[in-house]
Amino acid sequence: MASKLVINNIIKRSFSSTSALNRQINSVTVIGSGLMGSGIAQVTAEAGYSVYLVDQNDTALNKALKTIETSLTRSTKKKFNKEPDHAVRYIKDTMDRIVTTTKVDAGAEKSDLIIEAIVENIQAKHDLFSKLDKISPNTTIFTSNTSSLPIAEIAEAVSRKDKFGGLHFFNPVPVMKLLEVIKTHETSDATYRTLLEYGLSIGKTTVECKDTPGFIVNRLLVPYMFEAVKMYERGDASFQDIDTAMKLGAGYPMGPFELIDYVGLDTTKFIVDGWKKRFPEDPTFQSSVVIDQLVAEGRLGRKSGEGFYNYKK
Ligand SMILES: CCCCCCCC(=O)CC(=O)SCCNC(=O)CCNC(=O)[C@H](O)C(C)(C)COP(=O)(O)OP(=O)(O)OC[C@H]1O[C@@H](n2cnc3c(N)ncnc32)[C@H](O)[C@@H]1OP(=O)(O)O
Ligand SMILES: NC(=O)C1=CN([C@@H]2O[C@H](COP(=O)(O)OP(=O)(O)OC[C@H]3O[C@@H](n4cnc5c(N)ncnc54)[C@H](O)[C@@H]3O)[C@@H](O)[C@H]2O)C=CC1
Repeated sequence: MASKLVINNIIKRSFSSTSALNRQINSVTVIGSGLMGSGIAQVTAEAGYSVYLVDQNDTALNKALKTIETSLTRSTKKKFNKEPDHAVRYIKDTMDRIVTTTKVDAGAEKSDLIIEAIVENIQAKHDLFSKLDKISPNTTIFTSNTSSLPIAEIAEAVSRKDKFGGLHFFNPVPVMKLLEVIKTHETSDATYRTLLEYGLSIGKTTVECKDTPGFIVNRLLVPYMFEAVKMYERGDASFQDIDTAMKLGAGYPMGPFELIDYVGLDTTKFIVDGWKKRFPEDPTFQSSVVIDQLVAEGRLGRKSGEGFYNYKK
């Protein structure tokens, strides 16, 4: 443990500047350009890496580029308060480092690091990684941003298990400072060190966690959110009052229902259903009638304009 701490302190010292590049990595491919992938592409490009951002269609990619530009406009307003020209240049330079494509091989053939941020579905992730394993150089490191699936189970689709780890970002990626870096029992020390270095190079605070369900944050956060949903389903309180209570009584920036809307009800449902299947005896993880109903109605939260709350103007 002591030597691990020493290594991390050395890594932290050598990456005190957020613009310092990780020497092992020049080019990064981010697959999935939704809520998370767009943010991951943004912070990676801001740190100076060239980024390929991949999705299934141009509509998703164009939406991602718009989201990134809006986010950069927001953050540079404060960063370059008195230097609007710098802000314009910073946004342009960052955007220029991002290449969007619907062809997964375009970036995979050239990238040193691949970050997968597609739907929370093990079969979809397996299909993607088994393809990537065939087309990527054998030096390329693979990672998943999964919220709830074991990294080792996703890595079953590839032969390079020593070059597979977890990079779990938080939403909204440009704002949330944390990055959980996950090591499976087969991730090599060299791969893990490179992932920690990458995290620090993009300005995140990294925490280390074994490949246990939910890692650190979600293992604690998800049961709390499930409890809130059950409380509402029992009729103990309205979802608005539960949100108000947790914000004003516990100091959380968002209440649980605002957060579910923010994360996306489809992703929440994937997590609930997956953990219910994985832990059938655990009463914490049960399907929610309300969430199932909202997803069936297409009310996926902020991203669709409506979830528990209505965001349409
Ligand atoms: C049941 C199953 C569920 C399982 C879920 C699992 C999901 C996962 O795997 C892991 C997760 O990500 S969990 C979610 C973690 N995220 C949170 O908890 C966010 C909670 N909310 C917040 O922190 C603030 O409301 C927040 C920061 C969002 C907004 O803050 P405010 O309410 O104060 O609003 P603003 O005043 O508008 O923003 C504050 C500062 O942040 C800047 N900002 C916000 N969004 C941005 C964005 N997208 N890009 C760039 N900048 C952004 C905003 O400009 C402002 O900056 P300052 O002016 O400098 O203060
Ligand atoms: N929403 C959240 O707050 C968080 C989500 N995560 C995880 O990140 C991953 C992505 O979640 P979100 O960004 O919220 O989802 P999202 O639904 O916003 O975006 C997913 C994107 O992946 C694309 N996609 C699906 N299959 C693909 C494929 N085979 N190839 C290329 N693109 C594909 C979709 O078109 C969509 O644009 C999930 O594993 C989720 O559990 C992790 C942390 C927080």
